[in-house]
Amino acid sequence: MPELGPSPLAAGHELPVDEARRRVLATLRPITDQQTVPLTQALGRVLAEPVVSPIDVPAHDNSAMDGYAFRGADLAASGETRLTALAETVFAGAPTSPAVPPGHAVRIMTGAVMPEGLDTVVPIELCRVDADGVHIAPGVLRPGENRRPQGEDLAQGKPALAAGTVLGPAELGLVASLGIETVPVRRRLRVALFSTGNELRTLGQPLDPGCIYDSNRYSLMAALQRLGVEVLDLGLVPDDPAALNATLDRAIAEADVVLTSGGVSMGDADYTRDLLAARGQVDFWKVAMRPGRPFAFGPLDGPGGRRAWLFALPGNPVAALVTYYVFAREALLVLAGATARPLPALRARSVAAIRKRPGRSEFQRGIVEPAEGGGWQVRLTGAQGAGILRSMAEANALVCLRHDQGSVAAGDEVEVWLFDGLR
Ligand SMILES: Nc1nc2c(c(=O)[nH]1)N[C@H]1C(S)=C(S)[C@@H](COP(=O)(O)OP(=O)(O)OC[C@H]3O[C@@H](n4cnc5c(N)ncnc54)[C@H](O)[C@@H]3O)O[C@H]1N2
Ligand code: MOO
Repeated sequence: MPELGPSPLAAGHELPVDEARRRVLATLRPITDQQTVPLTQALGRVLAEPVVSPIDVPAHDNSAMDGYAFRGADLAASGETRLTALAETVFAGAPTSPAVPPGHAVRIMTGAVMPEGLDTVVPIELCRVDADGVHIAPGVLRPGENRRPQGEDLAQGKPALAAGTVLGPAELGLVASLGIETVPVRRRLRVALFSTGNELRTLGQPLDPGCIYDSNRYSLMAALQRLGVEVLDLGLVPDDPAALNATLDRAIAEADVVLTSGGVSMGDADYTRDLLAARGQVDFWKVAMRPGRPFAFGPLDGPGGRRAWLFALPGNPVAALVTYYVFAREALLVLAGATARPLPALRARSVAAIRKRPGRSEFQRGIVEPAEGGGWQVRLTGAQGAGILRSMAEANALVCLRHDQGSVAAGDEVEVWLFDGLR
């Protein structure tokens, strides 16, 4: 595992978001174990090796329409085309097809093999058929139309999917179209998850005075489930060194990644810092961003020489989710062996002015929607405090105001990251 650089905290300054992201992504090494799974159990898994096509898809030239197949060269240069119709019909799945002489046409169904020498299909609704044959009005068709050439989707021996692809519905359909029943995938990344804080209560427990319900574990678990990793739920850990040590031992023994929330700021529970310092090279950062200023990251040593990556997110519920999207999500994809892609971003006009001071990144919560007259617009979802989950729940995007950017005037374009409904 690579060594991390010196803690930027030592210099006492805040780390820009882009620099923090780079530091996180630069140090990670993907898991390498792989297994073979049937396609029906491969949704969301990460392909470990490229899939190479063993066949041409489609395997033969075939018709894209129900109609009449013929030679494009038989289309009249001007005026109507008339072709003599054969008596038979070529159906999809038929192993052989009739010989069709020049000047003739044969009725063909969608997906049926094109008879030898034919390259064009006139859809049934674009021709007139009578005792005289098939009539095609001038200008309705060009030679070669409505034929799907052999290998048009995939040629034999060509890579169909690259290693690192996250398998979704289209990818699984593509693999199936090659006749392949199983795929080599990385084993699932295992992420141990827990919340820290004496004030937290688990759902189902009474809410004692001064306490709050643990919400981060549920929002983060959902985010992890959407990402397709295996979650080891270690529950609530009180602010107590022995409890934290025991939980970390278990987490490192059983998981590749330890994801926590709470206890990374300058609070009284400073033992966290010492305790983590004794386990490797975890860095405590102050990132120049709102929300989500405190963040700790690095490799953790555990029992039996095992190591796991720690992502310690801030406790405020919006800060926890925003730092998950900004730092953890892409990093977990990399660790899982996936070709990591940032959240999709687009530019949208801000409906209202937004105050922002240069020198830190801000991630406000907003609703992106189509603007009247084209393009996209975004409006913020009310109070933006780091503890106000409602503004996150109502949003479908993060409005990303970059480090050097100042205030935004109504009508200005801003960058937005779409997170709703996405992995
Ligand atoms: N003196 C300073 N105080 C704080 C700083 C700072 O730099 N200096 N940073 C502030 C920022 S920014 C944040 S964010 C928080 C982060 O602090 P911690 O990560 O140590 O989190 P806690 O103090 O444990 O909790 C903060 C807040 O969030 C609530 N919380 C924690 N865990 C959960 C959970 N699982 N579910 C729901 N809510 C949770 C907790 O009750 C607190 O209200 O620190 C600031 N302070
Ligand atoms: O991370 Mo904190 O307030 O920026 O939520």
